[in-house]
Amino acid sequence: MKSASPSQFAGYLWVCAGTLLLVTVAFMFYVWTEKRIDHANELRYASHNLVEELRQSSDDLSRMARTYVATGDAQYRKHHQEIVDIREGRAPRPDNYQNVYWDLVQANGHRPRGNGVAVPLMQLLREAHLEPEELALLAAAKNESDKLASVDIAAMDLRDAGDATRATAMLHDTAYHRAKADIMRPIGEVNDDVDRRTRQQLEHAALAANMARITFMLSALLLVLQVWRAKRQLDKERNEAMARAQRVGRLYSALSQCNQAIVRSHDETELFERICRDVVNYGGMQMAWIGLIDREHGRISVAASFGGGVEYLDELEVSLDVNTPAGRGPIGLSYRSGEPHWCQDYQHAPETAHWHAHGARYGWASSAAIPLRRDGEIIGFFAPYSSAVNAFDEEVRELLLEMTLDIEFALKNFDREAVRQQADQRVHYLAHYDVLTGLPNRSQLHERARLLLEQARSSRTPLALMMLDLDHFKDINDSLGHTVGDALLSELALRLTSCLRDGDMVARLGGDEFIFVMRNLNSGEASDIARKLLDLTGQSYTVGAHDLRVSASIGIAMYPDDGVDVETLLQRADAAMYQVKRAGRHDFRFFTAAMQQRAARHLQLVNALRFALERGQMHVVYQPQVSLKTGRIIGAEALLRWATPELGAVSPAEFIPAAEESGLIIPIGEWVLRQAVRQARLWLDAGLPPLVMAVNLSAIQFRTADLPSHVAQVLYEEGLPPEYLELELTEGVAVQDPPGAIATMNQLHDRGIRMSIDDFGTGFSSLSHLKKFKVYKLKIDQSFVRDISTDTEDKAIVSAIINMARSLGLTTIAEGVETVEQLEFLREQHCDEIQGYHISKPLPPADFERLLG
Ligand SMILES: Nc1nc2c(ncn2[C@@H]2O[C@@H]3COP(=O)(O)O[C@H]4[C@@H](O)[C@H](n5cnc6c(=O)[nH]c(N)nc65)O[C@@H]4COP(=O)(O)O[C@H]3[C@H]2O)c(=O)[nH]1
Repeated sequence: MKSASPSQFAGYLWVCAGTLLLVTVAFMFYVWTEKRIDHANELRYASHNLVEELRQSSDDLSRMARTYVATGDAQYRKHHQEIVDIREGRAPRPDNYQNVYWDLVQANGHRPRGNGVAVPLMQLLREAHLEPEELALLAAAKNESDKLASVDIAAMDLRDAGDATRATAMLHDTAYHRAKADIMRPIGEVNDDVDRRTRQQLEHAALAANMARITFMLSALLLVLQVWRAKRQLDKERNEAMARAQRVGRLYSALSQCNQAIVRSHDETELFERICRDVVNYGGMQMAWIGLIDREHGRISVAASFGGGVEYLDELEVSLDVNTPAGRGPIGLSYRSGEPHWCQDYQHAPETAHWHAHGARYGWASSAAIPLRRDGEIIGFFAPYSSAVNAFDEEVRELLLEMTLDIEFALKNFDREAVRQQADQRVHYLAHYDVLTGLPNRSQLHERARLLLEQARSSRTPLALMMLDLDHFKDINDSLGHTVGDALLSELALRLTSCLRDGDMVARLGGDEFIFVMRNLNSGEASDIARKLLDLTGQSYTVGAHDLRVSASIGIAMYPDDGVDVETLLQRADAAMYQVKRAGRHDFRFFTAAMQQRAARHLQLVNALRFALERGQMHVVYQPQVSLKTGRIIGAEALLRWATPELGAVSPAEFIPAAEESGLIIPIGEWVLRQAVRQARLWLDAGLPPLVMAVNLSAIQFRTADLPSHVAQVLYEEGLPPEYLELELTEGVAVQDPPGAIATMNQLHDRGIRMSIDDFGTGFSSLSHLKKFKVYKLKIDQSFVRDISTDTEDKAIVSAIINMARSLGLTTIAEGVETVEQLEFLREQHCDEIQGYHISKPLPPADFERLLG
C-alpha cells in the first residue's frame, strides 16, 4: 500500500543519467582506441614512407649518378644534386613528392616543383616518433648514403673528366655495392622494427578497443535496463499515486463517516463501534478496534471492533506494564510516549514480536496504536490494522489523527451530555427523593399514594396510611448534633423499609416524620404492622460512640373509611399521631372523628395564640402556697390565664401544650416570668410579707441556651432579689439530657435562683439524677393528693416521696389540696407545704393581696 516517493523515480533517473554517461565514456574510449589503431597505422605508414624515402633517395642518387655517368646528360647530375638538397632540407620538398624521385621526373617529363617546405629528411625522421635505436640505425644509414652520394659525385666528376669507364666502375664495384648494402640493411631493420612495434601497438590498441567495445555494449545494455526500470518505476509510481488518491479519497470519506458517527452516536459505545466500522469500510483498513484502559488490572479491554479477523482480539493480550512482553507492544509504547505508534511492518517489527505468530494468522502487515484522550488523560487506544506493509503513510496518519481528534471531541461532548443528564437525574432525584434516606419525598409520596389509591379504588380493597413520628427526636439533634441525628434517621429508614411488602411504600416528609402507604390492609393487620414498626423503631441504635434509643408515635388513617384522597388521609393520620403524642407518646392510634375535632381545635388554638399577647388576652393569677408548720402564706404560684372573644377562657392544660408544640411558649413564658417577677417586686414594695414567687417553666424554655442569664436579666431589670423567685421545672427537663439539665440548673443556682420539681411522681426522674439537681423542693403531683384520703396506694406513694425528699434534704409541697382530710394526712406525713383550693383558688393580684392582708 505504500506509494513510492517521487524521489525514488528521480533516483532511477539519476541512475539512468549515470549509466548514459558510462555509455558515452565507453563509446568515446572505444573511438579513442580505434583512433589509436589508426594513428599507429598512420605512424607506421609515415615511418615507412620516411624510411622508404631514405632508401629510395639513396637508390635515386645511385641511379642518377649511374645514368649521368652512362649518358653524360647534365640533367641527371642536376637531379642528383636536387635529391641531395631536398634530403638535406636545402631545397623545398616537392608538393606531391613521392619516394621515387626519378619516377616523378620520368612521369611527366618535368622536374618536380619545389612547393613544399624545406625540411631535412633526418629532421622528419626524428619527428616521426621512432625509437632512439631506430633513429640511430637510420642516421647510420643516412650517413652511409651521404658517403655514397660523395662517391657518386666523384664518379660523375670523373665522367666529366672523360673517364667514363672508371666512373662506371666506381659506381658498380664491390665497395659501392657493399656501401649500398650498409645503407639498406639498417633501413630494413628499422622497417622490421617499426612493423613489429606497430604490430604490438596495434595489438594493445585492438585489445583496448575490444574492451571499450565490450564496456560500451555492457553499459548500453545497462542503460537500457535502467531506462526500463525507470519506466517501470514511473508506471508503478503513477499507479501508486492513483491508488493513493483513491485511498485518500476513501479515507476522507471515512473521516466524513466518522463525523457523521459522532453526530449520530448517542453514547461512547455506539460511537466506538461506528468508528471501527467506518475506518474498515471506508478507510481501507482490514480491521480496527478501540481498547479502553482497565486501570484496576493495568490492561486494555476491547470496547469496540470491526473487520476481518476480529477473532484476533479474542485471545489478544495487551497490557501497559513495561515489565511484561504484552506491555512492550505498540500500545504500551504509545502509552508511555503519549504519541501514536505506527508499526509499518508488523511481521518483522521487534515491538510486535510477542504477537507475530498470532498476527500472522490474520495477515496483519502493519498496525497503529493511537492514544485516545479524555481531559488530557489517555483513556484508551484506537488500533487500525492493515494487510499491507507501510500502510500508514503521511496522509493516512494525518487522517487517522484527525479522526482521533474528532473522537476525543465527541467524548468531551458525551461527558458534557452525561454531566447534564446526571444533573437532570439529580434534579429529578432531589425533586422526588429524600437525600438523607433515599426514600421518596413528599412530592413522590403524593404521586405514588395517588396511584395506590387508584388501585385500591378499582380493586375495592382497603388501604392504610400511617404517619410515624419519633418522640423527642429534636433532643437528640440538639444534644448530640445533626450528624448523629442523621445517622439514626438513615438507620431507621433501613429498618422501616424492611417492613414493607412489595408495592407498599414509605416516604420521609422531612425531620423525623415517615409516611407509610400500605395496600389491602384491614385495621387489624394495620395494628400488627404499627406494633412491629414501634418495636423496630425502639431497638437500640449504635451511632459512633453513642448507644441510642428512640420511641415513635404512629397515627393511622384508613381508606376509604377515613378519607378517599391523599390529603385527607394524611391530615387524619397526622391527627391520630398528634393524639398519641398528647397521650404520652410511644404508641399508635387510629383516626377517630373526635380526633379530628381535637386536631381542628389544636389548630384553632395555635392560630389564636400567635396574637394572644399582642391583643392583651392573657393575664396571670396567683395561687398561695402555705407552710404546714406556720400556716402562713410563704409563696405564690403564678398561673397563666387566656381568654379570647371567640374561644372564651381556655384552660392552660389545653393551650400550654399547644404553645409548647408551636414554640410560642418561649415568648409567652418570658412574658409570664416578667409579670410574676414584677408582681413579686410590687408586693415587696407594698410592704406585704415576703413570699417566694413560683413560675412554671416549660421544658422547652428550660432548654433555651441563655435561660440562666435571661432570668437573671429579668430579675435585675425588675429589681427582685433572686431568692424570691422559684422556677417550677417538670421532671421531663432532665430526661433527655441530664448533664445539660444539671449544667443549666447549676448556673441558675449560682445566680441564687431556686428551683423545684413540679408534678413529682408522674415522670421518670431517677433518684441518682435528683441528687445532682440543684432543686430545693419537690412538688407532689395533685393526682396522688387527690385520692390520699381513700387510696392506700396513693398514700404510700405520697408518704414515700416525702420521706425520700427529706432524706435528700428537700422541701416538699403537695398541690391540689382540697380537703381537710388531705391536709391532715399530709401534715401527718410531715409534708412541708400545701397548695390547693382548700386554701385558695388562683387569684388575681388584688385578691391575692387581700388574702395576704
Ligand atoms: N382540681 C384542682 N386543681 C387545682 C387545685 N389547686 C390548684 N389547682 C390547679 O392545679 C394546677 C397547678 O398548676 P400546675 O400543676 O403547675 O399545672 C399547670 C401548669 O403545668 C400549666 N401552667 C399554667 N400556667 C403556666 C405558665 O405560666 N407556664 C407554664 N409553663 N405552664 C403553666 O398549666 C397547668 C394547669 O394550670 P391551671 O389550669 O392553672 O391549674 C393549676 C391550678 O389551677 C385544686 O385544689 N384542685
